[in-house]
Amino acid sequence: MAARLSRTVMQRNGSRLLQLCFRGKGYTSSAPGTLSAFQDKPRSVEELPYSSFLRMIYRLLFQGFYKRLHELQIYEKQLYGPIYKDGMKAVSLNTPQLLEELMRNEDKYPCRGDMSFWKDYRDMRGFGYGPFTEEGERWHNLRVMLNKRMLHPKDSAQYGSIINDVVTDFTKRIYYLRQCSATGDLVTNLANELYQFSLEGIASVLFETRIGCLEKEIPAGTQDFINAIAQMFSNSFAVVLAPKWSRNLLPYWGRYIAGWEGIFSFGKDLIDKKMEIIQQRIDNNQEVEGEYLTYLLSNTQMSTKDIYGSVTELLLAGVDTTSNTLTWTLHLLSKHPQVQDRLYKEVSTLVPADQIPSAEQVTAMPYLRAIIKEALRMYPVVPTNARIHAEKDLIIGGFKFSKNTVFKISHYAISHDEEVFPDPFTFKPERWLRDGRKRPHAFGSIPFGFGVRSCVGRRIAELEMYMLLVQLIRQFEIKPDPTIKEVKCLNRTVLVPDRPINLHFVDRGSGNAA
Ligand code: HEM
Repeated sequence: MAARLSRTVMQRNGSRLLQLCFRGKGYTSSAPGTLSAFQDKPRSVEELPYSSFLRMIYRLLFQGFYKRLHELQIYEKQLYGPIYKDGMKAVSLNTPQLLEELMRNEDKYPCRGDMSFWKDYRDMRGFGYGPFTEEGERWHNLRVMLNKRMLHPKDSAQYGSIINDVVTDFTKRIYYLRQCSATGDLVTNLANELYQFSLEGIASVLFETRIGCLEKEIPAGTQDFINAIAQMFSNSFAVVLAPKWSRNLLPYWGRYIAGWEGIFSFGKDLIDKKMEIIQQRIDNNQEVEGEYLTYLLSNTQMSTKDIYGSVTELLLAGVDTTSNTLTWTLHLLSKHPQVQDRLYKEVSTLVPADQIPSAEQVTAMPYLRAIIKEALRMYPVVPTNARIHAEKDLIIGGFKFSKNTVFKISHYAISHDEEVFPDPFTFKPERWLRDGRKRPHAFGSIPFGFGVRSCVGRRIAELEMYMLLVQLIRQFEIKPDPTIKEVKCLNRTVLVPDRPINLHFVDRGSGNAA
């Protein structure tokens, strides 16, 4: 789709585009953070190509990029070149080389930008900030605590059996849903099912308890929580855009706050229950055992209010990201039977049919890993990111930027850069295999971000995705629903499909059914 868009743009704008690109005012690729051999001094920001605010509004509203901001990245890259000032005056970076220059010069405490619209509720209720909302040294200290038991592959491996339980329940649910369908093998609106899977998965890791998302009847409290998340997100846009004075006049603010109330009260209840259990064990001189929440409650200096804040943010970050990546991956697999065959072979070779795969086994499957990497390259679920470097001035792409410049990282445009990924709109997991071929640029696709501020949940997310895919591929051949037309992406902060995805899960009859 975006390939077609690129072609149309080129045809429509012809030589003007090329001129603009060549007038890309001095961009030359060189070593990170340095000037090229042809430049004796950095160029000034005024020399950058730019788009105006009005032009941006026109593109969003009249050219329809409002819901397709990821495509706007490619469109504007063709117009202005790899580095330019966008309509919001942020400096947009669009190649792996420029991204590397930025990331190799990160501040000690990297900053992504203003999160005050998330802070307001926490300030009102006196809850602590979590990893998204906290900044500076306090953020660093928080990450030091949160990273433990989560970020290292060995840490995440300990959640293997918890996640396997959730995977087993999910595959049971797939069997149940297939039976309910007219063809006996169709599952409709898979994104919705995977959302429940991801919520159950991350909640079981964080709260050390099951919350019932995969049951036939979701418990009322859990359903209220799911509704509260949706309510908070659906009113966020208004909160960001509308002036503060309108908060008490228009309904969006009350709904937004009610959403947060629902989210926090659900998390708080589960955390409080866990605290009671720990206290009872301590009172009875018993050893305190448990996983992530127990570790936070009993092994760190975090106050309970800080734990409420952090666990809530971990939970929110861990649902749509994982579920949409799984949706895209299964969609891609359904369209590429030869990739499924190769994956099935890998899985059957490495895990005996009567064995439940362990965390160690699934993380050691090169083709499985390559599939997820490639799905995330094509559909980077977080298509845009940002950095504000507050410590020092920077030279990027031969231009000098003063501190506090906002850099917009166009992950979607970067991971579709034809020079790094030939045939970028085609699903080719092989690109990522370490079988002697040239590896893509290290910053060509960094879907979990980079450096000390990168995704804290990466290893958990990978484990969830690997375990689920292994179990599904062992039991089913996955086929597309021919009644569904071409699926496109919408950018709703995360990349989501523009229509429900239905898939046929054809039983392989291998006797693996849970
Ligand atoms: C496919 C799944 C996921 C993807 C692609 C993803 C991607 C990302 C990205 C791109 C960032 C920003 C990194 C940066 O600025 O350099 C991020 C941050 C974050 N992610 Fe994830 N994520 C995923 C799953 C998860 C899960 C399961 C959790 C929870 C356990 C989680 C928790 C977080 C948190 C808390 C942050 C903020 C970190 C900070 O600012 O210190 N993510 N994620």
